[in-house]
Amino acid sequence: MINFRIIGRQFSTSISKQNAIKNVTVIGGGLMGSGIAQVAAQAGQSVTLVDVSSDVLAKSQKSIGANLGRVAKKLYKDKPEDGEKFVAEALGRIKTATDPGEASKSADLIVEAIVENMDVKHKLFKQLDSAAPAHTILASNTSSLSINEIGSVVKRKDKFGGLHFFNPVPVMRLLEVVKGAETSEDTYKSMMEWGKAVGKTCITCKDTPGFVVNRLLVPYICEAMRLYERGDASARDIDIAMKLGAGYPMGPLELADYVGLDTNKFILDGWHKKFPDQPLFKPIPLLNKLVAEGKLGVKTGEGIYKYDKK
Ligand SMILES: CCCCCCCCCCCCC[C@H](O)CC(=O)SCCNC(=O)CCNC(=O)[C@H](O)C(C)(C)COP(=O)(O)OP(=O)(O)OC[C@H]1O[C@@H](n2cnc3c(N)ncnc32)[C@H](O)[C@@H]1OP(=O)(O)O
Ligand SMILES: NC(=O)c1ccc[n+]([C@@H]2O[C@H](COP(=O)([O-])OP(=O)(O)OC[C@H]3O[C@@H](n4cnc5c(N)ncnc54)[C@H](O)[C@@H]3O)[C@@H](O)[C@H]2O)c1
Repeated sequence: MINFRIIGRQFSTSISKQNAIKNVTVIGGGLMGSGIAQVAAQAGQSVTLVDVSSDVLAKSQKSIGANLGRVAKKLYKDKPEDGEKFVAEALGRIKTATDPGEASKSADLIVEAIVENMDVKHKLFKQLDSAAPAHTILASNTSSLSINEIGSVVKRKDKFGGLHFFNPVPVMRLLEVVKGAETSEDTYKSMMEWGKAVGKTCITCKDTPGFVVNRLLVPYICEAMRLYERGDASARDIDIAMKLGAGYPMGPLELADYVGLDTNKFILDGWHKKFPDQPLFKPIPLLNKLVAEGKLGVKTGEGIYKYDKK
């Protein structure tokens, strides 16, 4: 195992020689998919990044290039020419495509990072299951849906599981590896090994709502939003409180904007439907209003806060 790590600024990457997964297809070129493609390419793997939109793919390639540049600046502080080579080589390992079926044909692992909607994910996984070779592992990066339910449409249930990354993927060091009811031990081990190979610390989770992190994070963000909605404190003060009083790098409302208020709403609505008696998951009128107005957070330039458009 070759390991190079810069601790302190939340960055790590490593290349494992034992990892058998060489060709990775990532479906969804948004916030998460582009980050997952980046860390796999950084680790020396061949990546195909797929999205329904070629505009999204062009935007993803641009942001991956910029984010690789940030990584290179740290890894090759005193050797900028090596940094440029690192960026060019990693970018060179990422192909883009718009047809998920075609892009699955040479994959050892497919990671899905499309919209948080069960029907859309089912449609995609049916297609991937029939197009991908028999050995290919299929995984979902879902934040809140059940891995068993997503995988219910595939025949290879032993080769299906969850790989839950955190945003921003190149910086956040955790990967939750989710074992479904029928995930085989070999698949689980391959997912853990691959997670390590792309520089993450892996934890094992059962297929329970929110796994570990989101089971704790969702109620926390919801309560912050309710506090703000009631007018108990300003958004800024709530965020300052949690940064300075609890040591979090971002306040809960900043984090909600960063993740995307649409994603927040998908999660909350889904859990409310599933657990209608749980007061922590009750709808939040202010969240619904902001989403209805298209104020989705950082990505649209406005959410709870306003942002400069890039
Ligand atoms: C609204 C109410 C509704 C309620 C409904 C329910 C809500 C549910 C919400 C749950 C959603 C779950 C989503 C998902 O499933 C799980 C998640 O992903 S949760 C999110 C986890 N992430 C975090 O908690 C992020 C916390 N923030 C941080 O760690 C930092 O703020 C930051 C993002 C790293 C940014 O750090 P800053 O210091 O502020 O800013 P810098 O820009 O200086 O960055 C620091 C350092 O990192 C490098 N860097 C940043 N981004 C990238 C990148 N994309 N790629 C590479 N490198 C990056 C940057 O270069 C800096 O390095 P330096 O220059 O200092 O060397
Ligand atoms: N945003 C976060 O912080 C975060 C963190 C962890 C996990 N997740 C999960 O990751 C997934 C993606 O989230 P995101 O924030 O990257 O979303 P996003 O909206 O940024 O990106 C989703 C992308 O998927 C594409 N897409 C939709 N349907 C598709 C299809 N059938 N085939 C190919 N591409 C398709 C869209 O065009 C879009 O570019 C969701 O399941 C979400 O819950 C999100």
